[in-house]
Amino acid sequence: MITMTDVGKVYKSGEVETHALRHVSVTIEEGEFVVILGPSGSGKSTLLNVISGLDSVSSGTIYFRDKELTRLSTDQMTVFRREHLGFIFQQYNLLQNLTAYENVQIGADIGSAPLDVDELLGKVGLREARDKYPHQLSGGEQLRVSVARSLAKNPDIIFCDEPTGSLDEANSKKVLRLLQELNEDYKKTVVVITHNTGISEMADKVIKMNSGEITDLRHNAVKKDAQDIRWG
Ligand SMILES: Nc1ncnc2c1ncn2[C@@H]1O[C@H](COP(=O)(O)OP(=O)(O)OP(=O)(O)O)[C@@H](O)[C@H]1O
Repeated sequence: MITMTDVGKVYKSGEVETHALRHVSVTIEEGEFVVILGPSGSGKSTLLNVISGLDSVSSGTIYFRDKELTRLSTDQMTVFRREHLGFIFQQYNLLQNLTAYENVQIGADIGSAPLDVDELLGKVGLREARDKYPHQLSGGEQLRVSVARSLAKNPDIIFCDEPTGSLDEANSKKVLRLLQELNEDYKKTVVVITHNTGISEMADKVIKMNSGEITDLRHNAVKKDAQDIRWG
């Protein structure tokens, strides 16, 4: 689904050059659950940013199916991102004056074939909370609204940068379970970036990064359920 070939990214600030990505070649298959692991500064966010066109590459190519993303203009990339990609960030960015339902509806409005908002709210366990405002919801519930909003436009691939960052184990596992259901029930490709090595037990493919390079790539023969992964 995504094929990166010999991708490099150099940030220049004054005299200083930072090689955030070096010779990265990797594929992400349709329907895969991919976990990207690596210490702080290893290039994980840069990888996500160049795949999603939020940042340009310095060298190499990136394809999404048969479309070469590294040739698209900024405007074309914005359209591509809107149509195909979903993002789940640590900051929930919910609109405070809209209810849970209305926040998710905003996501649905972007898509050409959106999912049903009430069904999604049910899926994330928030059917009862549909008419509540963000300040009436817990952190974990707000995150689930933001997950539902990301999914509402029905993206082909979902990227999550530290999806469980500030949550406790129980709430984190609920969110991870949800990502697993999206992958299994909705057949979405899911890419999770994390420091938490336990999450890699849920993945089809685990990519380890260090100093801008892929240092290890392995497939899990058996995937664990979110509830059963090691924590911490
Ligand atoms: N806009 C930028 N300008 C200059 N250097 C940058 C920029 N963005 C990232 N870098 C550098 O590129 C390297 C990779 O950073 P990146 O954010 O991709 O790491 P990361 O693995 O996502 O780290 P973290 O887990 O802390 O988020 C780091 O050395 C970082 O300082």
